[in-house]
Amino acid sequence: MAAVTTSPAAPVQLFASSSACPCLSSGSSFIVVYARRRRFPCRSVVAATSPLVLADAKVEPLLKQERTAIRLGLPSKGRMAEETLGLLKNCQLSVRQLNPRQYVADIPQLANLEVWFQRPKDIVRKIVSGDLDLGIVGLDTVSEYGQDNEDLVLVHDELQYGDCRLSIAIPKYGIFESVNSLEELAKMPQWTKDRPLRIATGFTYLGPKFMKDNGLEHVSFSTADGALEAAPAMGISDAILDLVSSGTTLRENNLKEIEGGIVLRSQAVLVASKKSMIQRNGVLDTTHEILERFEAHLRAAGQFTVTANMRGSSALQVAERILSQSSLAGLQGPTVSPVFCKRDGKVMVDYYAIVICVPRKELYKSVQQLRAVGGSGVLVSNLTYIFEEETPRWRSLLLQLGL
Ligand SMILES: Nc1ncnc2c1ncn2[C@@H]1O[C@H](COP(=O)(O)OP(=O)(O)OP(=O)(O)O)[C@@H](O)[C@H]1O
Ligand SMILES: O=P(O)(O)OC[C@H]1O[C@H](OP(=O)(O)OP(=O)(O)O)[C@H](O)[C@@H]1O
Ligand SMILES: [Mg+2]
Repeated sequence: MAAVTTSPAAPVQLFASSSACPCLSSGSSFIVVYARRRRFPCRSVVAATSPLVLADAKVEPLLKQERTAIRLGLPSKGRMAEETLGLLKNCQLSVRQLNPRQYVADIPQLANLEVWFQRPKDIVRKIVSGDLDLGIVGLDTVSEYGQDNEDLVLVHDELQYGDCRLSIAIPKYGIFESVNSLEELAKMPQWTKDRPLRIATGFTYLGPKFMKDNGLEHVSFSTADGALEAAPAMGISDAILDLVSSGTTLRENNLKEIEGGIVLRSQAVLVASKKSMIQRNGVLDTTHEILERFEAHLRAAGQFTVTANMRGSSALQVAERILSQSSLAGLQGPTVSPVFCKRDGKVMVDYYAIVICVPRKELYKSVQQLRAVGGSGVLVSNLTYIFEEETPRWRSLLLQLGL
């Protein structure tokens, strides 16, 4: 890596390393330097940046400045951006961004952490190149742009938003009218070496891989950045491979999914670089903290706390009645506490207060079961966090890292 100084008449700084300008990717061994006229903001640096290749430049070596900050990549725009910030906020990890056009931010609760807002595909590319350590994106993006790179580790694979599937779709009409599965599509006599099945997709890594894995031979791919659902009607392709969520876009464009045509089910994930977690100071600890907070929040989001009063002769007898009901087991069984009262000058126990966690979806059933075993005064409240002794994902991460 090198720095080159130009004459004062041409006040241009030249860089050949990402340590000099955080926008540029590291790892180039050839001499490509970037000219920039202003120092910040980074966006204008990119705009004013032009690569020059120096053949015999006289260069002075710069001391290699290793970055010390931990870097988390978050989607800068698109449908994942807002929900990602929402998830972090719900985990008490609010991102502090001074201006929406500024691409760097921080999370005050996490020391030495920089947040970099990037397009999802660039987050994955930059984790692979070592310019980011962690990122939150859709699994589809990790799979497409990570291309099975062994350095990428899914730290949390179910952040519970951004649900969609990468799926093949074909027209409902014409030669496809009675085709309803991948097998039927593959068997159509129309596809030959000279006239392959033409698929339009933005997933040019996963698409061909899936077709090959499923034994489809005569297939060709074309690509576009969006509105792929128009391609068949425009005569550009026979089928498309794109993300589907509600299915509305397919329906409105006269397309249908087929059995066996789902390449991948996706949702938001937390992904990290194995190398960073092992080698870079603090990355593993920060990953642990983010993971714990995510798990505690997501676990709690699916549950309610239910408290009720129950008459009984002992805590054990009350617990037995509760545990006789399938929906009342709670996370680790019920908490049963005596409610003391004073009668005829004596302190005694008539009631027990019970506390259980119940899945949100089973709330009403649980209330009915509680009443059936003598529960009264049922109170239901939201749960904010459930911290387990140790999260199973942390154990599995350590295993993957060989730690
Ligand atoms: N229809 C959808 N419903 C739910 N999640 C989706 C849907 N489409 C995409 N996603 C998820 O959101 C991620 C980001 O998609 P989005 O379209 O916002 O960004 P992008 O595709 O990177 O940007 P652009 O479409 O502008 O190129 C996808 O990688 C996927 O995980
Ligand atoms: O099943 P649905 O709920 O209708 O969602 C599917 C659509 O959503 C995505 O497009 P997006 O909105 O990101 O537009 P784009 O094509 O410009 O990326 C995807 O590429 C589909 O076109
Ligand atoms: Mg999109």
